[in-house]
Amino acid sequence: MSLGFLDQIKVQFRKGLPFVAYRKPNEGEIKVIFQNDLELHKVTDYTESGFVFAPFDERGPAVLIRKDEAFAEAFEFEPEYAENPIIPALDQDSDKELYLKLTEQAIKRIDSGNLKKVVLSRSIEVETTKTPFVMFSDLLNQYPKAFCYIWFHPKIGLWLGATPEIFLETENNTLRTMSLAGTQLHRVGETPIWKEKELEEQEMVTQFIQSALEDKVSSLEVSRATSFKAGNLWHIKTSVSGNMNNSRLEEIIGALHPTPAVCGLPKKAAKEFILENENYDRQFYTGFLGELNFKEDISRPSTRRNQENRAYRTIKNKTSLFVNLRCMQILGNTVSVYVGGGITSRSVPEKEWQETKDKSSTMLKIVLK
Ligand SMILES: C=C(O[C@@H]1C=C(C(=O)O)C=C[C@H]1O)C(=O)O
Repeated sequence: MSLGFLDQIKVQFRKGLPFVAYRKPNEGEIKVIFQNDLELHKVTDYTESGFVFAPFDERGPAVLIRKDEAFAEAFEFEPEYAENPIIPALDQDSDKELYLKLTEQAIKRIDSGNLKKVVLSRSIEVETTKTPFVMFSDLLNQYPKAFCYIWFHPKIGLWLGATPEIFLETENNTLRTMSLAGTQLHRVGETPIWKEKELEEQEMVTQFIQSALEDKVSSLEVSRATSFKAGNLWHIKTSVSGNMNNSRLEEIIGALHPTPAVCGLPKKAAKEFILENENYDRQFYTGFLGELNFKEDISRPSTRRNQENRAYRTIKNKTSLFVNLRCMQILGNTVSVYVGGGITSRSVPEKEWQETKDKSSTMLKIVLK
């Protein structure tokens, strides 16, 4: 009997070789990519093909897992998989004072007129008794609507996540992205009612995306903002689409990343504030990851009508990238879970703290269950 994908990635991990396994939102298939040497490939201009893993700080290199071997497998949901409705009890209070101070400092900076929004975050360290492979399997069972992944490179480390946020999807010249911000805890039977703070912070993201793409993309379409559920949280989402014309992927990515959903406004000042004040290195959290320039071969069966026309085959060029949120880094039995949220002039520090706790449960449910 051939080994299932979980056993195959275990073997690759034991050999210390790079791999990624992932499932796209609402898809039933796990895709696996193996690189068969230890080389750390770096993206230079986004014309490369492979699985990209890019950090928050774009001065750090985006890493590419080269597709030496690739396969796909249907994911069999465990019928008896029991969702854990309880937010795991973890005493996070030792970090609270520092986070409240950081939030207050950000609000002061916003009030002084230098910033409009800044996304602050923190990391939570916990011990786990579970293997990364069991955690990945639990992620797949628990979050069918997210982009779920496990990513490894011996020179970088082991990361796992289940993100709800599309960073950028392209198919030949068409482009799709989303503006996602504003957070509320889901309560059974209730639909969310959004306050000014969340509506405003999400609108800032939408406007940023629109103006970043304006001179690079034609037929830009921006949907109405709607409520969007991810795990136990609600967010506000706007879909954006357009035509890339002759713009290069590198230019588009450079204009968007990092968006105010994970960094802030103005982009440069917010990034500086984060790098100077957050007290830890985000590394790949709030970066982006996914398929870069994958070729899809579309072959159509010949019909009588097009028999003279021999162009039955078209090759599509596809890129499918997600923001690296609701994620964790694993080192032995220690897990670092990353969480953050947008701060504006309307922020209340205590509520912002609670929001990071609510967000932490997406991963803690998996780590501590
Ligand atoms: C920064 C995170 O999430 C981002 C921030 C949000 C917010 O500020 O409300 C909502 C969704 C994400 O765009 C995170 O989950 O760590």
